[in-house]
Amino acid sequence: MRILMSTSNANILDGKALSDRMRGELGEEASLLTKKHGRAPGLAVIIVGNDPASHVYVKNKKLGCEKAGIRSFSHELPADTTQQHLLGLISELNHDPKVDGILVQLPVPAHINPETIIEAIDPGKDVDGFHPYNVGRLAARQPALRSCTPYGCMKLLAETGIDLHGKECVIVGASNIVGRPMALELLLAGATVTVCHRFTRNLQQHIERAEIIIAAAGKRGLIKGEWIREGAIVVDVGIHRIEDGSLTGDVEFATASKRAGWITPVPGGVGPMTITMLLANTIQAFKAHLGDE
Ligand SMILES: Nc1nc(=O)c2c([nH]1)NC[C@@H]1CN(c3ccc(C(=O)N[C@@H](CCC(=O)O)C(=O)O)cc3)C=[N+]21
Ligand SMILES: [Mg+2]
Repeated sequence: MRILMSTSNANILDGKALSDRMRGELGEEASLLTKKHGRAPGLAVIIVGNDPASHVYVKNKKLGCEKAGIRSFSHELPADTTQQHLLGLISELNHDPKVDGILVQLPVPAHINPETIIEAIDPGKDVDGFHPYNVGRLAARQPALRSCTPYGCMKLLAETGIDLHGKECVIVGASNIVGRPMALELLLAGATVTVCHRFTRNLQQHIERAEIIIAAAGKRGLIKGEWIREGAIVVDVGIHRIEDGSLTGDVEFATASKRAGWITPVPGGVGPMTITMLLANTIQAFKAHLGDE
């Protein structure tokens, strides 16, 4: 008799499917609100320069808006746009009653200071959730507009049905747009949170004891499948285009999926959820602007 080693495959945490479902619901809500208030929710998207990847993302965001009944206003500015000009446009959009959300696609060219730009956006229109006001609200346990990628990761975790209270969560990466707000989200949900970053001494040791891993380092294949604790939930925020043109994440998927209980694929995991939460935030901002909570 042969004894088979257990190589149970993880459940796939399907961001594309959840995204499609949520966007359907958001579309219905947007349509009801449009009838009720006589105008559609509006999202202004600003892109500076001609980075091809950024243009693809912006196109996807505009398409996502269209399908969900959100009006999008795009502002494509040349790479040599001055910071002053960009601040002028943001000020106009802050005062434009048709515009509920404002997104400035990052990164911006080196001569523009992203912090200055983010802080110029009306916090009530900051649908990226990047403004210090919105980050502060989340830190103070009174979230207003929440950062889209961490918010999307929380929706994915909810799909597993797991109770987050007391769970050992390890976040890899401490960026302003993912790692830090992710730590605040998980803390708000009652988890025990560790944030690893470039100065962390033994990443493997941290990963090995994690029940939930959020990989957001931006380093392809940084997290080895053998490090994953049996049954852990793995959320991979990384997205890297590889030699053959396909996309891959920060986690070694093939080996990790043999050990994880749940794992997000790349593509089709966190990426689509980021855009979905942008749409959700735009509708939330619209309702707040109309006093329709
Ligand atoms: N102000 C601002 N807000 C952002 O939210 C923002 C940004 N700047 N700059 C760039 C990053 C990146 N980002 C992604 C969104 C969707 C996918 C996505 O839909 N990915 C698909 C694959 C798309 C493809 O095929 O390339 C997936 O993972 O399945 C990926 C990445 C938002 N970002
Ligand atoms: Mg976003």
